[in-house]
Parts: sequence; structure tokens; C-alpha cells
Amino acid sequence: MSLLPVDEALKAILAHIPPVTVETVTLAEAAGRVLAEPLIAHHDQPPFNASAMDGYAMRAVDVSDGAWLDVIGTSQAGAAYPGALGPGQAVRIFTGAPVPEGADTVIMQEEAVREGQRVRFTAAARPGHSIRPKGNDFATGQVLVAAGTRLTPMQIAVAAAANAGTLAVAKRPRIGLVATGDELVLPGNPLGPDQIVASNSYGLAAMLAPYADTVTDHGIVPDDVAQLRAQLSTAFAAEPDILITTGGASVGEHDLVQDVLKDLGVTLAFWRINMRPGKPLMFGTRGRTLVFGLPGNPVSAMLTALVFIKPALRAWLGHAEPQPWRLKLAAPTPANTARRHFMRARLVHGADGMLADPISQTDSGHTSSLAEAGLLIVQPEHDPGQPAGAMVDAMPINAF
Ligand SMILES: Nc1nc2c(c(=O)[nH]1)N[C@H]1C(S)=C(S)[C@@H](COP(=O)(O)OP(=O)(O)OC[C@H]3O[C@@H](n4cnc5c(N)ncnc54)[C@H](O)[C@@H]3O)O[C@H]1N2
Ligand code: MOO
Repeated sequence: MSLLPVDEALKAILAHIPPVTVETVTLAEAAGRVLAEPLIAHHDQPPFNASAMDGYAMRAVDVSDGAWLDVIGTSQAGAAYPGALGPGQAVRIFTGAPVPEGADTVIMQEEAVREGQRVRFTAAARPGHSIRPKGNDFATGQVLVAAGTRLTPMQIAVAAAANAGTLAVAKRPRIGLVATGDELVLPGNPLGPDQIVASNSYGLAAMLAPYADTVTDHGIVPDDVAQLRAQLSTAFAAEPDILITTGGASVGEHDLVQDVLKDLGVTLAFWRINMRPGKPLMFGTRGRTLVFGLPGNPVSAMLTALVFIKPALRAWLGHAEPQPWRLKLAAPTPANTARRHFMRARLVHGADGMLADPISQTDSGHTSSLAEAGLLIVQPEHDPGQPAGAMVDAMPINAF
């Protein structure tokens, strides 16, 4: 049986990703979205030379030991001192206020002695000190956030500072989920004999929601051709950008998903890949809908989504693929098979940095070990096994 190499499978999927489409959202809705056009500054920040301290503004040359200066007025944030400052003069100034024309330094009030309308200083003056020059933070025309960036709170803050009321972000796909299996019951229900709680759609919805406009869970369908056909038709009728099934992907008599998908007009691009877990993954298209048939085993379902669907979604949004992590092994890894292994591991803090601590559990039905893992060690095909301290490639499980 020939299994498609992981990299080729990924390439085949990425070839079907449409170009980024843009939509405009308000700043309040933009956190977590991927910027589709660069955020460019349209003003200088600060827009004027601003004081960084509460204190006094003056000419540095006028500040000498014990010399008194005349306090001629006040500059506060939102209300600048209207005139210019001359020799022997000081202006009372507050943090964020415009530095008056003629002044070239600010001394904080803790280093000033005020008597009525005059002031002297206990510290030397340095030109430019405690002044934020106009455009120091950013200047008109500067790219503040590059297209393709996922907007974190820090970038939302800079966008707000740049006076952007709205942002151009990538439109997100609509995703549908269908779980298949006679044995499945929804979480929260009593378990009958031979029944299994359907967990895949919950994990997948949580994983994919940050990339999606909507994730619609179409529930559970038994392993029955007529019911599968009916439910998958309903799911397609909602015109999702991406439809994901779980279960029924393998070779047994009850693995019906592929045939039903084909009957419903899905063109299969590939089935079965050289990966563990996750071998029976299938991928195809129906019109402009991308269709992923994930294996039912819960670890296989989550990891195939992580390895294939997340990159597809990043590409959909125009967000660059992250570099693989390179980490030292905290413990040896065993020899691999001919399939690329995505090995569960914990991220641990060692004396000389972060280490990947492999988890020995490899069962594709073992969810509790996956829940403990923070990353996957990417073990190459036929890897002979590595000693503790060896550098390995890894991918974080929870990164965007
Ligand atoms: N003769 C062979 N048998 C199997 C092969 C093979 O190559 N030859 N491949 C194995 C591999 S690898 C995998 S992975 C599984 C995948 O099988 P299916 O995609 O057909 O999955 P199911 O049989 O439907 O279920 C497998 C397992 O997962 C549980 N399951 C299913 N759906 C869910 C869900 N939504 N939430 C939680 N758990 C779920 C299900 O109860 C089964 O225990 O096939 C191997 N067999
Ligand atoms: O590939 Mo399956 O996902 O190993 O159990």
C-alpha cells in the first residue's frame, strides 16, 4: 500500500487554497484577526515634542547652579503653553504636554525648588532630556504592522494609537463538522453498552474557531449509507468553505465515508498518508468546498487537523507558516517506523533552556496523553532514535 508523504499531502492541500479576500472590521472586532493590508501611520506620534515628566521646561543653557528662572505659564496635556519661552524663563509642564517653543529640556519637579513665580533646580540640565521628540514613536508613512500578522493586544493598541478606526483583515472560512460512528453519543449523556463519547468535533471546533468565521457542528451520523448521504448533503447545502468529517476513514466494512463523499460529488485528491498517527486521512474538493476526511481515532483526528488543516487555514488567511521549533531532547526517543511520527511531548524548563520531553504513549486513541502534551516532536521517517540532548524539530500544539 502506498502512502502519500506528509509534505506532498500538505502541498496538494495548499494548492487548493483560494487567494486571501479582504473585509473591513472595526478596531473593537479586530483582535485575533489576520491583517490583510499593512497598517500604515498617517500621523507622527507623538504629534509634537512632548514632556515625559511632570516638571519644568526651559533652555538647558539657563540652568546653572542655584540660578532662578521665571515661571511664565503652564503647558498641560491637551492645553499647550501658547507662546514661546525665552532666556531665563521656565514653563510649568506636565507629562504628555507639548514642550513650548524655545525650550530644549525638561527637569522633573522632584529636582526643582519652587518659590512663588520662580524656580531653581538641584540637578544639571541635559538638552533633550525628558522630551519625547515629535515622531519618536512612529512617523507618517511608517509600516506599523505588516500584512499577514495575527493581531494581538499590542498591535490593536498601536493601531488605535495610529487612529485606525477600522482595519482590513482576511475573511475567514466557514467550517462544517460531521462526526460519524454508530457507537457515538454526545458528551453529557449516559453511556450505554458499547458506546463511546463523541469528542472529536468538540476538540476540532475549539482548535479551528480562531481561524473560522463560523464552525457549524452537524452532529453525529451512524455508519449507514443513507443517513450519511442525507446528513452530508445537508452539510454541503450550507455551502461551507471547508467540510470536515471524522471517523469511517479506514478500510473496514463500516468505513463508508469515502464512498458517500464520492457519490455526493467530491473529487478525492488523496487518501492515506505516511504519518502516524493519522494514516487514513483523506482530502478532496467539491466545487469550492475543501473536504477533509479525518480518521476517527481521537488523537489521529486532532493531529491531522493540527498538521494539515491549521496550515491550510493559515494560508487561507495569508498568515505565514511558523518556523519549526528546534529543541533539545530531555530524554531519548525510540526508533521510528517508515511513517513520519508526530510524537507527543511536554515542554520542560531545563537549566540551559527549554527541552522537549517525549511522552512514550503512541496509541492513537489515548487522549489523556495528548491533553498533557504541549508540543509534537516531528520524528523523521526511519529515524533510528535520538539520545537525550539531541536537537529535534518540534511544533507547538497550541500556537496559531
Ligand atoms: N485493517 C485496518 N484497520 C485499520 C487501519 C488499517 O490501515 N487497516 N487503520 C487504522 C488506523 S491507523 C486508524 S487511525 C483507524 C481510523 O479508523 P476510522 O477513521 O475508520 O475510524 P473509526 O473506525 O470510525 O473510529 C476509530 C476509533 O475512534 C473512535 N471515534 C470515532 N469517532 C469519534 C469521535 N467523534 N469522538 C471520539 N472517538 C471517536 C471510535 O469509537 C473508534 O474507537 O483505523 C485503524 N484500522
Ligand atoms: O494512523 Mo492511525 O491514526 O495510527 O491510528
